[in-house]
Amino acid sequence: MKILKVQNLSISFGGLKAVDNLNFEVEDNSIYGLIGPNGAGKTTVFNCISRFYTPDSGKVLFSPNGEEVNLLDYQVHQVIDKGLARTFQNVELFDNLTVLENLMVGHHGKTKTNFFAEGLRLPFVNKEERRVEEKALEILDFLNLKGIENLQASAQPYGVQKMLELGRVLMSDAKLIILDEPAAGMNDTETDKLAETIKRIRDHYGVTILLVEHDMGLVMDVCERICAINFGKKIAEGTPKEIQNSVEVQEAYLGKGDE
Ligand SMILES: Nc1ncnc2c1ncn2[C@@H]1O[C@H](COP(=O)(O)OP(=O)(O)OP(=O)(O)O)[C@@H](O)[C@H]1O
Repeated sequence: MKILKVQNLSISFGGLKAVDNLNFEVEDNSIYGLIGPNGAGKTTVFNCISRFYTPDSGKVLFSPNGEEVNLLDYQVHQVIDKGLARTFQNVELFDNLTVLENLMVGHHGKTKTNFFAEGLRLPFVNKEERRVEEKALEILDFLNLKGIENLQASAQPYGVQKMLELGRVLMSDAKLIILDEPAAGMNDTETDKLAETIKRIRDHYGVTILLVEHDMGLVMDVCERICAINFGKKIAEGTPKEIQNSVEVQEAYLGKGDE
């Protein structure tokens, strides 16, 4: 079953076609990669899917529970309720909050309590808060980050901060997780650990992962299928091996795609 179908997606900025009639489909519970040279349009595709941008045309069909919706019919703040969560290229943690609090923020919007109940500190509010805290601790344990929950997030090494972003996304119970350059700025050891963690997340949480990444080692290691784009257009799609052997992909990365 396909959890995501991107159909005829196009968006221009001024005269520049950043995404040009793009089509790809992502199998449920798979790890799917989107690659391409700098400026190819990868982040723009992610921004359209997660509704930060409104494309000029196309559809983004999402079936988290069998029922298909066009995400373009929803606003950016509604997309998370539909079951889609994302990370960004730059670390976006709350510097003055602890590790645990940063994860608990990821649950925001899912809580059953409301403003008045919280103000009155009704018993079920405390119960809900304890449940969210337990879930955050479980996720920290899963990410092998137990023991740092009460430390300030901004004081953690960069690789740990990137992992915390993954943890925060897991708090949202998303069915599709979009990762925008998760390995950026990581050293080789951190990248290896990330690859292993991405696979464990898919297996343990039963989610689908859509990944943009420049680190080809990571992409080829974790992705089952890959879509390669250049100048906003699809130039190849297939298994890591097929992508590695694609003449179009090799030319795009060598710069011949400029012609
Ligand atoms: N908000 C915007 N306004 C104007 N141009 C934009 C905007 N967002 C993206 N672009 C342009 O669209 C093109 C695609 O950019 P995008 O960031 O999607 O590429 P990318 O493949 O993610 O690149 P990189 O790998 O360098 O992050 C680029 O030419 C970029 O300058």
